Amino acid sequence: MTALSRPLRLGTRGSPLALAQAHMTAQALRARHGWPLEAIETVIVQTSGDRIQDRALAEIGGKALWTKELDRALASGEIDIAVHSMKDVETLRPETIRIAAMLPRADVRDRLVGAESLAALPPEPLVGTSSPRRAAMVRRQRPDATITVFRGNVATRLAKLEAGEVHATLLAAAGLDRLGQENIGTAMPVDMMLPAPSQGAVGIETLAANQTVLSLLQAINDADTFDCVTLERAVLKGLGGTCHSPIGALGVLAHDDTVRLRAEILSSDGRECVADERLIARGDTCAAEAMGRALLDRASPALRALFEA
Ligand SMILES: NCc1[nH]cc(CCC(=O)O)c1CC(=O)O
Repeated sequence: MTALSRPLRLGTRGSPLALAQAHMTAQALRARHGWPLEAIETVIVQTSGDRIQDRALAEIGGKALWTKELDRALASGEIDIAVHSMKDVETLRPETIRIAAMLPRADVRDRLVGAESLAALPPEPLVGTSSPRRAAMVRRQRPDATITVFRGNVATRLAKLEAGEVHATLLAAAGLDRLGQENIGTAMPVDMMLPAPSQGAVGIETLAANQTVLSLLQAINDADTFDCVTLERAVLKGLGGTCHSPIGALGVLAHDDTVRLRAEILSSDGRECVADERLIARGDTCAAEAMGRALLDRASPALRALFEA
């Protein structure tokens, strides 16, 4: 069966998007290693992020909302691997856990649902999002917009929009596509809305000490995705930022061994925006962290304070 002579236990959250990503991962592993269907067993693990639905994530303030319970299941041997949206994985991971592989990245952009463009929204529009980055980027272009905290999974958010609670919402194209909603919304150009670091990437973790499983995972790694996302995460680390601060970062492969890395930080109202773009060698996480720190050096004291909380 597998190199473990028993099914490989794949841990995932239970949301429809998480399950779709778990399924993609299982498919990739089975195809690469020639395993039968029953070689992989899916184990659903509920996380704090899934449980708490009534507050903005920034408000909960807790760390590792999407990872803690899966980390524990890895440590206890209840699961062998954990599948995550890389966007939801903190930059600082426990020493004992390794991000061993990433699947090929999907569309990195955000999609606006409910209007053709931000400019096309009515005066003083209501926009639903719980992402400080999306909120700031909306306000930058539409200072008259009011942002409503919008949580819940993709289907819940679309239902709230349908019910007329807001004029529009923003969702990751990758998530919509993986849920079979390819035709919903208008993709925002990355110049207008730089994606969150790691957006559109799925990562697979296992225990650092588990050499057998590490090798199985490394065999399905998409190195281009891995290297770009790793640099985006390094910018985030340099900023000391979390997913609760308005940060965009996107790495795109330029030549064989360089990544064109763009990053920006914004004030909550979007009025202040500090941006940078550099060519960085693959794997040079120090340069990417330095780029993050340099953004802060150019920010006003008020903006800098957002990242020191
Ligand atoms: N924060 C929730 C989250 N985490 C990953 C995705 C989508 C998939 C991805 O970006 O890889 C989403 C939903 C969204 O932002 O619309």
